[in-house]
Amino acid sequence: MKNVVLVGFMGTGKTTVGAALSKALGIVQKDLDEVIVEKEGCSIPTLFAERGEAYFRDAESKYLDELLDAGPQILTTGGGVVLRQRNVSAMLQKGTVVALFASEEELIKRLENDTGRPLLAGGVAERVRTLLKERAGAYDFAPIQIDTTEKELQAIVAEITSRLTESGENGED
Ligand SMILES: Nc1ncnc2c1ncn2[C@@H]1O[C@H](COP(=O)(O)OP(=O)(O)O)[C@@H](O)[C@H]1O
Ligand SMILES: O=C(O)C1=C[C@@H](OP(=O)(O)O)[C@@H](O)[C@H](O)C1
Ligand SMILES: [Mg+2]
Repeated sequence: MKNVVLVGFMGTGKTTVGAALSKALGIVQKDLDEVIVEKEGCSIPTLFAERGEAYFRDAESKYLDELLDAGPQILTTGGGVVLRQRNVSAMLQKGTVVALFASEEELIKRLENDTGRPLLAGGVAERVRTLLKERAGAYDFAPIQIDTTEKELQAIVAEITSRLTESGENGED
């Protein structure tokens, strides 16, 4: 049994799907953003505002390494974890990486009232469009890719568990 690591753009449902997958598989879920908030003692918007994005990215890499070594567990990451190649290499080495996707329209619908993601401040729709272009291809390294657009949570969980079984990487060992 390896770690199962969920990656994907903001709003693809990593945190939500990870919690449901955790129940379905009976494996603990850790959410990298939640661990950062707990360890740093402040919210993500406050961390970005007071310490800056570079500080957040350093914390993200540090706790990613710790969590990957603490498994096997379900690790749900933040959308920007793929911005550092060393994070991508660590996730591929120490887990089975599953990338979630959703259409631009669906992402905007899911995120339009969000206030907890500093990179979307100042206009969610425009920021989502810009960042989707900047990050085009950034999640394609994952061996398992799941489109969540207009799908119910349980259908997504079923698709992931079946793909994990097919991959043979997360069977009993
Ligand atoms: N399959 C889905 N269909 C509709 N809404 C969803 C789905 N998955 C997640 N959401 C909603 O989208 C928002 C973002 O989900 P979240 O799990 O926080 O995404 P991420 O961790 O990838 O940023 C939440 O309001 C969540 O309830
Ligand atoms: O894409 C990003 O750079 C970010 C995604 C967020 O996590 P979610 O993908 O869970 O929203 C969070 O880590 C932070 O706001 C930065
Ligand atoms: Mg999340």
